[in-house]
Amino acid sequence: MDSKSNHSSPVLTDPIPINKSRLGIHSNLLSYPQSGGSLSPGKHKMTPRKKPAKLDDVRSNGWLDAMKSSSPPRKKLIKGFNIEVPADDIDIAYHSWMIKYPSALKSFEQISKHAKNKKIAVFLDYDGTLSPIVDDPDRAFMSDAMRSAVRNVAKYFPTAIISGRSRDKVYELVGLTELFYAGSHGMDIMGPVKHTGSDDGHPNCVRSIDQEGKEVNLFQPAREFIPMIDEVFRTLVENTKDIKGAKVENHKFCTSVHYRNVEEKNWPIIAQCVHDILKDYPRLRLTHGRKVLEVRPVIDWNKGKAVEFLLESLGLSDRDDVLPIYIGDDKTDEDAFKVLKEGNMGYGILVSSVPKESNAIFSVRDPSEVKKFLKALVRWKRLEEA
Ligand SMILES: O=P(O)(O)OC[C@H]1O[C@H](O[C@H]2O[C@H](CO)[C@@H](O)[C@H](O)[C@H]2O)[C@H](O)[C@@H](O)[C@@H]1O
Repeated sequence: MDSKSNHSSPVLTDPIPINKSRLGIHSNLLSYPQSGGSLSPGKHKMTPRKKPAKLDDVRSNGWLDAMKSSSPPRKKLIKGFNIEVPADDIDIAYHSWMIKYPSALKSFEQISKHAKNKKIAVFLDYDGTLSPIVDDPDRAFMSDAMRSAVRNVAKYFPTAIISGRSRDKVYELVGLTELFYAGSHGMDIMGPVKHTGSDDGHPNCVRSIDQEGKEVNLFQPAREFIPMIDEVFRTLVENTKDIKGAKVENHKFCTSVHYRNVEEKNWPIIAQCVHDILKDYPRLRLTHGRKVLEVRPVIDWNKGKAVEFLLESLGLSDRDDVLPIYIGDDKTDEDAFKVLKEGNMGYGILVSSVPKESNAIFSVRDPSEVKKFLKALVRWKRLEEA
């Protein structure tokens, strides 16, 4: 999958052509100070702090609270509702919550009515959406039935996976060549080549070849950060090696520190460890996922921007006859829900079995309901075409 073009990343240096400003791919993609030049390993690191780790930082900055509320199990505190309730009461709370976020399955007629004569584009998160959440990230497999549902969807609608994982990893897990893939929370997009010529020569986009030898566009707005992320990944591995259950993943443009299998009493230690490393890297920031701390570049790019980028690449942006549908379960998916909601275009569908505030319009409980929804879309389209 070698790049044919030899552009260096524009993120740090180049002005952005006017035709891309709609996509938000501006020079202000960077929201960190641009002094410092090269991002090669070691050069971007601030003077290492010698002081021993204190746990006060992560207690006071809200990290620990966020960690505790991420991926809440049933019978625990429900985020945003501030009550601890048993499972039966959770069911009641869930049903009242569904008034605000109705089931996408039960609302299918409404959705399909709105979709009539429109071109649907489908965007899917991976973990917790296509595959159930499991303890070992390396074993988060999607079922064959889900794969077949996604394959069928892609026969009728342009379909993309937008994941926090590296693009290669999520492709390996999904294994369908007929989709577009965006890894590292949208910072690594392999999308279609536009034949309008406007992508050509754009510094953020390089021509590449996909798994099937087809020409594609590779969009990597954080390319300059690869050495920095790699350096931080290695430091995180080293510094967390004595924390039982901790696992660090390198997603090329971001890195994840999992604490799902770490005893809760050690969460402050793992949080402080990440916090201390980040102090040396002002160009990186932390976001929270489901029992995972995610370290990523401070650039103005996220899953929402990735949706806009893909719609533009597919020739589907700024059109009244397009209906994007985004399905996801995590905080990082909220950026995509927000883009759809604020643009009044299409539907965000949150995958959640517990009540939580969201920018999504509809909800489904779990990946099995995602599968049902995808199948319903295909059934509806087939009937439409019959
Ligand atoms: O954007 P996504 O495709 O949802 O990826 C987000 C993170 O997903 C993975 O972690 C999550 O799923 C694991 C497997 O079920 C689970 O063990 C973990 O606790 C979850 O956070 C992936 O491993 C992360 O690197 C992604 O950032």
